[in-house]
Amino acid sequence: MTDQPAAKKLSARTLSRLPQYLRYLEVMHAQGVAHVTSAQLAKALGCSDALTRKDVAAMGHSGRAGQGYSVEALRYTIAHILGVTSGRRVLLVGAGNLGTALMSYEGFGDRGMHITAVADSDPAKIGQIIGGYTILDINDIGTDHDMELAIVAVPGEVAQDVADILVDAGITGILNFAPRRLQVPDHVRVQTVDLSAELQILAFHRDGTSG
Ligand SMILES: NC(=O)c1ccc[n+]([C@@H]2O[C@H](COP(=O)([O-])OP(=O)(O)OC[C@H]3O[C@@H](n4cnc5c(N)ncnc54)[C@H](O)[C@@H]3O)[C@@H](O)[C@H]2O)c1
Repeated sequence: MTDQPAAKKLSARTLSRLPQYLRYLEVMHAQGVAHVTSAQLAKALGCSDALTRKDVAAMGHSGRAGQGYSVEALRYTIAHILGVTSGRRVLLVGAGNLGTALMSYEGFGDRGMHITAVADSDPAKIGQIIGGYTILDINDIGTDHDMELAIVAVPGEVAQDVADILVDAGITGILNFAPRRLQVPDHVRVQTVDLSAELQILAFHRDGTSG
């Protein structure tokens, strides 16, 4: 596991902003920009200058007056905290419509994430090659692997069973697409993606502003 000394000190809210900081810094880095100011970071994230300065200070960085922060140094620190410097190996469970779309998504690699194995329970899929992956039997996922993270893209009614298998296999982070609240031990982190809920929130805000 990646050593993440700074991550423990950061608040959950700061941590939630790190991927956005990283994305912005990667764009700056690609453009050959050497330094960014807290005001530029704040503008990119849509938050206040003071908040950005606090976030960056919490990561142990201090800017130079008139120059700002080193893009390269800050980028490295955030990538290190997020554990994306060396590439995280991800197990995808569910080789259906969503799973197949995720398999073909090339953007994970750019963000230090790699789907390294795909598992399913359908005998018609197990052993087949889908999206370039040989589909594994979910029941064969033992503890002899180096994956920490998993994506759950199975029907809601089996999602908890799958989560239990993943926890037993030593997975400590689950990105859950199934419409189920997963029960996991304290050491396992679940992030649930619910596009419908996000759309409902957007619709609510639109109704709120238009009415
Ligand atoms: N969160 C979102 O915004 C969002 C968007 C789309 C789909 N989804 C959800 O994602 C999930 C997958 O959707 P889909 O359209 O790909 O479904 P799908 O039916 O096409 O695929 C599901 C896959 O899971 C496999 N599966 C079933 N039981 C399993 C088990 N016990 N262990 C391992 N694999 C198992 C099936 O064989 C199949 O390959 C569903 O729960 C759906 O509701 C969520």
